[in-house]
Amino acid sequence: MSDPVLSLHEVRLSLAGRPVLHGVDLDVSSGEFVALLGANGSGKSTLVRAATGLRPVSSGTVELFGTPLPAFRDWSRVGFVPQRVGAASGVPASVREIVTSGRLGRRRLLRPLGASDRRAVADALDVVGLTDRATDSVATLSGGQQQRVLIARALAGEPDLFFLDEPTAGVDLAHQHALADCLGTLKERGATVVLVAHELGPMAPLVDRAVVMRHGEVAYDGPPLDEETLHAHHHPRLHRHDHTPHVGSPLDSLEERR
Ligand SMILES: Nc1ncnc2c1ncn2[C@@H]1O[C@H](COP(=O)(O)OP(=O)(O)OP(=O)(O)O)[C@@H](O)[C@H]1O
Repeated sequence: MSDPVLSLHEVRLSLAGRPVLHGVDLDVSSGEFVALLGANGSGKSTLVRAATGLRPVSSGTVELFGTPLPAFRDWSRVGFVPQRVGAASGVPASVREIVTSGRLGRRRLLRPLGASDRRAVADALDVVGLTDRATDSVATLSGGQQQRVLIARALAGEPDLFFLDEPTAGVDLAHQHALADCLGTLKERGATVVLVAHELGPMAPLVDRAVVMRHGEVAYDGPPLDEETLHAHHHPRLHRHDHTPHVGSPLDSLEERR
């Protein structure tokens, strides 16, 4: 196994005084495509925020590309699409400006945009289907379109490690397929992807590994679901209290077999 590009060890994290992550261990190797699954409030977004340094951990360690987070500087290698924020931000930035901001980490200081920057931005806009809205203010876009702008911004940076937190919420199926194609290309190029999702949809064939969170802990870490498991998941005897029925948790089929 290659060296992990992401490594969490015994990570604990509290929010507003309440423990949310209870000692999470997770190593993700270069080139892996990991689906991070689990019920509402199980800690998926918090885990991604801990991994990207957006939320300081209470204890434990996080390493990116073998470097402990406090010393990590190579942020151009990391892309992050946050969970959908919804309403327009009110910031009068154009779609192209926002997407171009994803190149900042790749550009040398104070250099104008080069041909490769412009190409990456154009490709990213094309993938999310917003080429014809490039000069529009993001404030005029719908919530789903704004989500696609955030995806394009992260894609434009051509990251080696890509975190996406529910990227397809509110995005129509055609653009989900376009995003899946794009992530497939990133994967072929050797990028590592950590995808938080309730529904994998067109992303399902890309997934190498499923990590299921439950109550702030990793409850399952293993191969993605096969068809049989998916069917078992829809078994009527199951009583679920969350909204993950489409993805399914491998734990459910394990529980079923008991
Ligand atoms: N800013 C915050 N302050 C206090 N508690 C929070 C905060 N953000 C999240 N939490 C709590 O932390 C827990 C984990 O939330 P998190 O968003 O990580 O879960 P999730 O698995 O990503 O869920 P979802 O699918 O709803 O996004 C939840 O109980 C949530 O209520």
